[in-house]
Amino acid sequence: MKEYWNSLASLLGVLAFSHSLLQLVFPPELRLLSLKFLSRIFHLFSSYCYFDITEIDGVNTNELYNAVQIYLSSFISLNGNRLSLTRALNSSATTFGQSNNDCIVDTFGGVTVVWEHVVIQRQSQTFVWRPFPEEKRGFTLKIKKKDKSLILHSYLDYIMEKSNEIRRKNQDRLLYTNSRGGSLDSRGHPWESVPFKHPSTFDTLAIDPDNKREIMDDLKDFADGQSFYHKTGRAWKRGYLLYGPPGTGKSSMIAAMANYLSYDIFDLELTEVHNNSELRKLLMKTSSKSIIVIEDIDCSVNLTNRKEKKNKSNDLETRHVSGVEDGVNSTVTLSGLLNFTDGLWSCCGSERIFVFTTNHVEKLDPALLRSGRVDKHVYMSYCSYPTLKIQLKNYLGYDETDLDSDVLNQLVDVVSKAEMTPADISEILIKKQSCNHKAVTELLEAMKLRADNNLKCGSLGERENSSDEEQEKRALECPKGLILNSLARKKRTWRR
Ligand SMILES: Nc1ncnc2c1ncn2[C@@H]1O[C@H](COP(=O)(O)OP(=O)(O)OP(=O)(O)O)[C@@H](O)[C@H]1O
Repeated sequence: MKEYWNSLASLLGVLAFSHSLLQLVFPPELRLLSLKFLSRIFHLFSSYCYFDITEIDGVNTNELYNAVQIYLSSFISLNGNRLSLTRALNSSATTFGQSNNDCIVDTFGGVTVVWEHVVIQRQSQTFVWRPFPEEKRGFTLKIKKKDKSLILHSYLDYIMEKSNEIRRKNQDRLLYTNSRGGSLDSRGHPWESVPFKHPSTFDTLAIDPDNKREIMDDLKDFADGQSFYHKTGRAWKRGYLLYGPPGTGKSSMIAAMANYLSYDIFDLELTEVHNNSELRKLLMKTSSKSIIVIEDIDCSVNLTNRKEKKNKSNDLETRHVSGVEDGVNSTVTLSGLLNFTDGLWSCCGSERIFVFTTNHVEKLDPALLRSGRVDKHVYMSYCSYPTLKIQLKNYLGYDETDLDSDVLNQLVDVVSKAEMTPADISEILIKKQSCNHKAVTELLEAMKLRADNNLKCGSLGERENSSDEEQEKRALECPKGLILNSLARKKRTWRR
């Protein structure tokens, strides 16, 4: 036993001596050089090439690293033995990631590639302006030399595109609003955001099915239209005007659009904007793939018809935003607003939809509504039979076949005469969810009553053409809501 320990000690002694000898004749710099040389020889004869994508490029975060991470997480299965799990800010989805120094195989365009996630402990940091993470992370892409020129660029482009898509899908949409009084938040941003969780979708939206199809197709064409807009030299943006009586679903439509396209919403409160330059700054801080909304534009900006105003003033610059509610005047002008939607500054981002809503379309200046600024005018109307069917399905789960044929005929007959908004109808249907038949009966009664009242207070044509005095007289005589209906009919006339 003693002999054994003796020989072990002398062996260790020899090893220590050889190690110090090696250090002396073969210093670390030389060793590094020989390693590099060996690796060059290896790569020269290897049929593979390697690409390192580090997490931090110099002092900046490498976008490609994040993209690869998200892309790979989309097909790492739950069956893996060791996966990293992450959840981003404002995200309701968990992301699965490759564990340290693991490899994963992918195929693109018939070519197989291997990804390795390389994690190395960073050496202790001396003073740096920006502290780096303790670990140095990166991906190494291993690809056959002969395939490199075939796929490398298209593969990386595909990864960027796919990761953006996944990121948008996983991340909750945000609803931004401009801060009160134009103040900036702690990050110097003029918009405040909250997660956007509105449940409205085109399935739940009660509008004419043909109209709905047309809008959905238009939005899809817009979202897929990058090359079209590029080819035709147009800014990649689209303008919508949603108009109609209150409660016909203008806000619900905006939410459905955002959910359909997975876009964020920037809800611009014009009365909080002090001047054109503030408006421009707000625009510059909006992101791509977003819907910029100005609700009730007739209430926030004094945009009465240009022709009517011409005698009073020819200068667009003199038209001011009026803080209608608080009486504060600011100096955002109509031309500032037109530049916002259509000028050079409107192109500082891309893939954005401008949506204006109003209950009084006749008050808006035609300059604001011309093509290019507002490409699509959507009238949000009272309930018709096709839209009523959607609401019955949404609230009661009823199809036509679930209704008694007599009740069905009465509903078909009375619905357009009643001129009720989807909001009116939902108010009735929402109360009676425990007893569906009772809800339908109550709805039918309410519709008949409305239709009777409409009849008593004159035909639609009469109301549309009546003078303001007559309308006021009717307001006193007729039940609440009918004068509103008459105004809304006027808007419909404008649409035609
Ligand atoms: N077309 C519709 N489809 C489904 N639900 C609707 C529709 N219109 C109104 N509603 C219901 O009525 C409520 C109010 O609708 P919404 O706020 O979208 O109307 P609006 O036209 O924007 O009204 P306002 O002009 O007063 O802002 C919604 O929460 C929704 O439940």
